[in-house]
Amino acid sequence: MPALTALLTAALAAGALAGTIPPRIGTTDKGTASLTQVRNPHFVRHGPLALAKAYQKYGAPLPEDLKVAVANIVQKRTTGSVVTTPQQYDVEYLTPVSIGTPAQTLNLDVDTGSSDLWVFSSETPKSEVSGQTVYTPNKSSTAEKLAGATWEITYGDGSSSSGDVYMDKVTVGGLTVSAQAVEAAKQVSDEFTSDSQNDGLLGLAFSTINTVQPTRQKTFFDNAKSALNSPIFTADLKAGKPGHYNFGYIDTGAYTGSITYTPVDNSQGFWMFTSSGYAIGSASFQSTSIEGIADTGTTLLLLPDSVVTAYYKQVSGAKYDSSQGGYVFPCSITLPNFVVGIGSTRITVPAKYINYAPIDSTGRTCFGGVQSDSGIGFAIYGDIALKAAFVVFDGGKTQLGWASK
Ligand SMILES: O=C(c1ccc(-c2ccco2)nc1O)N(Cc1ccccn1)C1CC1
Repeated sequence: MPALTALLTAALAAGALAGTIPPRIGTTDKGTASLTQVRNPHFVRHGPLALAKAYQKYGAPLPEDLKVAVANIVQKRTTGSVVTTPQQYDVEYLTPVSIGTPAQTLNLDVDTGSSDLWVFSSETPKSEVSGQTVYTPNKSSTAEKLAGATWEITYGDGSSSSGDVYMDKVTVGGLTVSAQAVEAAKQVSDEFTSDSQNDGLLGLAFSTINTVQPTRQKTFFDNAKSALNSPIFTADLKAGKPGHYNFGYIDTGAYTGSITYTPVDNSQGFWMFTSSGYAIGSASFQSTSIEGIADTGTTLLLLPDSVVTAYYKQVSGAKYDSSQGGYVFPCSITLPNFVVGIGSTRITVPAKYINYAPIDSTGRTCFGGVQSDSGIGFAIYGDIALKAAFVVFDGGKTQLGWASK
């Protein structure tokens, strides 16, 4: 099987290069040099491949089974990595996504709290478009209308959108899905119209809550999963600066300490987990189970009333302001940190993340990043919490991994 040999050689060469001892650089007889090795974050260990390398290194023939095992491994070598950039006050993070042929690049809000990939389009009424980049399926040679398919979604903040569906090529951070359901908007609510930088959403919750009818469609991650080195994606959001969404691998340089994994209940279609409790400032940790979701599409950290009340009790001048629909406090106040319990691990949300934004141009009164989850039925660990962590969304074991950074 010459093709297999070539494939194997390529794979082994790639693998071998990873381990080559660098040439002696810049050293003299007298001096010494120390070269710091850096782990390759994209490298995924594969036993059979390591064994095959050893056989090849000493010119031993490859046993038939090993040949087949290596051939299978070599196919799964895809990953993706894309930069995601915060808008003002980190209200949302926008990520470039290329759709169609030639590529039409839109900046989408990657949302682990929903499961539709929908975009402003040439079918969105001009009166509802205010600066967004639109997807024009008629200009894409790879677009194919999904006959009879429609979609409609309403979000927790009251915003909504709806339209029809095209299958087209979608690439995120170098990772391509050749046939992704791209939901073209024929209507968007005012909240989306007024968000001029946001060209649509890319949902990464579970495909069970995709809204396309009559046949539900898969998310970008679900479509890509089988080709990835590992069936996972990670969120590394940052305060006031760009972060990354990675697909198929864990960048071990992106976090400190170890990753603590916790089970996910995806029965409602969300990345739902049970936090082990919380702490406010330097007070003792309160061990109490709090069910919530990891939601990159929600800005704030929405928690049970009892926790929110306890938090703002520690903030002098804080009060619930019904005209703002949430807790506010003097912008100059010193806030306590908020600690999220994940098993025995503690993720500290710095106080500065919880001083979310001024309520008006005077800058005297500020809106809290911690607010109530009442009426939702579960907590929402939105960007305020997520930007304090490196989060692994594991679609293989249906679990969430959390690490500090
Ligand atoms: O906005 C949503 C949300 C996302 C997706 C869907 C949906 C309906 C059908 C498919 O998906 N429905 C939502 O409502 N939040 C966050 C939220 C809820 C309430 C207040 C603020 N934030 C869902 C993740 C919890």
